[in-house]
Amino acid sequence: MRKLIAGNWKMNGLASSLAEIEALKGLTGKAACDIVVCPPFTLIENAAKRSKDSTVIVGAQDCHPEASGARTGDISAGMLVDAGARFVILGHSERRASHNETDAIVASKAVAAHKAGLTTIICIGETRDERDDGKAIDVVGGQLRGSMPASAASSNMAIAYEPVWAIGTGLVPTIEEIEEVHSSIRQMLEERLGDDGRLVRILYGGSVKASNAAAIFRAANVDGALVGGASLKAAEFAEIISAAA
Ligand SMILES: O=C[C@H](O)COP(=O)(O)O
Repeated sequence: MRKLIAGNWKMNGLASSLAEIEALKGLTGKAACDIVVCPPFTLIENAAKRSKDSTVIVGAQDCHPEASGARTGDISAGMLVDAGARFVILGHSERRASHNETDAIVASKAVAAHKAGLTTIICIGETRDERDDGKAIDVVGGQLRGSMPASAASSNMAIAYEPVWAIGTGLVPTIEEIEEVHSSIRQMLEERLGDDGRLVRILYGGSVKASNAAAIFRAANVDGALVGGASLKAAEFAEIISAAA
């Protein structure tokens, strides 16, 4: 399966950061994997213009379930497409925690995104306490079932498994732990989507760096990565991309 490497800039990046996209274009050339960069909303349009005719695809970090209306401060899926985005990250644990996003809200956002023509990266993952209590597979399974809408297919959705305790901490699950969760996700995708479930890309996210990327990409059912901090600088992100290619 062609791998998908997505960078989530989170709330980082000013106009000057677009130089990283220019640099990434130069460093990755004709990469043998799909490369997505998700800058903050304010940079999407210019990032899309800069990455035109390159292998770098631009995505967003959230969208609202509704198409338009009295929703101060929110951004619709159609607006993202209009600005040049082709992907959107949904249900990131930071949004689940600080914006009270439930699985049902994530699913409704995914419906809107699919309707607008965006490919969704739906994030799921357990907390440290949930893992320590032996509940990681159940938690991830519940989030997956609740967050994936009926409109989902391998052509418009990837899943990102991001253990909350691994995000920005430098802690990474063992390869065996990653494989165990990814294989349970694959099984659930096949139960829900039949044969098409085999084609959905399952990304790993949480402290992915140039130094650990190759080992993670060799793991079974790991079809790419969702990268936070290490996606901010083109040089390190490009090293992760070459580990995937
Ligand atoms: O969306 C990306 C993840 O939250 C991972 O972030 P990180 O690579 O900085 O740990």
